[in-house]
Amino acid sequence: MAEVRARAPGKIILSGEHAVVHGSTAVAAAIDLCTHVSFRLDPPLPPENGDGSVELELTDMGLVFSWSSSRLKEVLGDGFADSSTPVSCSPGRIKLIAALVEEQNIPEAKIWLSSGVSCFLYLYTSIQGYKRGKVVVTSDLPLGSGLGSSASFCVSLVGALLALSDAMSVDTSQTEWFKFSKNELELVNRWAFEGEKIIHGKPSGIDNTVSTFGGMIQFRLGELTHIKSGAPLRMLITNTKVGRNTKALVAGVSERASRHPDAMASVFTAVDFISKELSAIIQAPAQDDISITAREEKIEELMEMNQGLLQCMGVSHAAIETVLRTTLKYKLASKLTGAGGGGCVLTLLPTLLPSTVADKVIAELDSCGFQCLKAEVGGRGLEICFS
Ligand SMILES: Nc1ncnc2c1ncn2[C@@H]1O[C@H](COP(=O)(O)OP(=O)(O)O)[C@@H](O)[C@H]1O
Ligand SMILES: C[C@@](O)(CCOP(=O)(O)O)CC(=O)O
Ligand SMILES: [Mg+2]
Repeated sequence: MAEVRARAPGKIILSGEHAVVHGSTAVAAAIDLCTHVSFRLDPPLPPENGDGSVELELTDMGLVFSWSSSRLKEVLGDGFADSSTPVSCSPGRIKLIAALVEEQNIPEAKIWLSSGVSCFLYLYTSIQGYKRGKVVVTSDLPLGSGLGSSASFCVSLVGALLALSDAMSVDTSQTEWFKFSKNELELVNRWAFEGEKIIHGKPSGIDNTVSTFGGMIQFRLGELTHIKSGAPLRMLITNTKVGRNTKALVAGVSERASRHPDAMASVFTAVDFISKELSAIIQAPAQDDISITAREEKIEELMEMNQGLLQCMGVSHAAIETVLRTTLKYKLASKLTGAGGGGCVLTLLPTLLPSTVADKVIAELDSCGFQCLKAEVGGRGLEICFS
């Protein structure tokens, strides 16, 4: 029996969500809220004892799913991907997987989990075949709120599955949390992107990339550049608690873009400039109060401009607008983060903002029924542990 644990962070997008799917630059950072996966790979059973099963436990939801290895083989067949070469899930395979997920009778109220469970089955069977084993998942992140729970689920799951596969030659005697090598992380990221496709439809890859590598990144067309903030950046995250689905929102923006190609191309270009400018400002050092304030004023203005363009793409929401109005009363700038349509909003908390004002704005947001989250920005990516 072999066992491994993996954890991978969620993220905030500081600029460029949606537009990044259409080729614009975006800026994102890891946050210290993670998805945690533990994976136990069991030895094969003697033939007289059957063939065992693949199990998924979603502890936070109190749900356990199980498929016998023979059922998986019957439906999905013998043909396997090589775990060291990520491949996309074909439309035919996704239908077969959806049927296997349906057999599990997910409660109607949690039907939104189906895409995550399909993603699990695809990644598990692609990397581990039908070997019997159990995966247990817990998450610090609110699911479906714009903080990249889908990508952190994919990255932590792939990290654990690959750690016990032939594709990696890791030292399993390590008992401390450790990071994969750069090449190994790249393999994780490519598989996680294939998983994210099952959940998002057409992902840009920014969420799985920042979850895998951590820190803060500038991202465009699959290319990442690591960036470092020249001064501390404090963000308040407000969860409107309005549920939404990234796949539908991404599809909605694409439909708008096909109805108004020239206008939307200009919107995406404007976002590209905003993200590049934001990235440069974030990286510029600022030490004294005057330069810190000037830097933060520019960041605030760019956040507001980005928010205006997100409204233009049709992904804001009445609850998001309420957060914007509330924070503006305190002269604070905000923008939605992630796919929008509800979910989370970011507010810059300037360095010189008195803590009494921050407390007041948080209390007012709380009183509207929203939930304010405190998260460290720009921290660690995927980590693995064998103890
Ligand atoms: N811990 C988890 N367990 C199972 N599925 C998950 C988990 N985290 C995310 N998912 C899947 O990802 C979906 C949410 O992803 P998405 O709509 O992209 O929002 P976000 O990535 O902003 O949280 C969920 O509906 C579920 O299918
Ligand atoms: C809207 C988008 O830019 C980010 C979606 O983030 P989230 O799933 O809402 O956390 C989509 C993507 O880049 O894949
Ligand atoms: Mg997502």
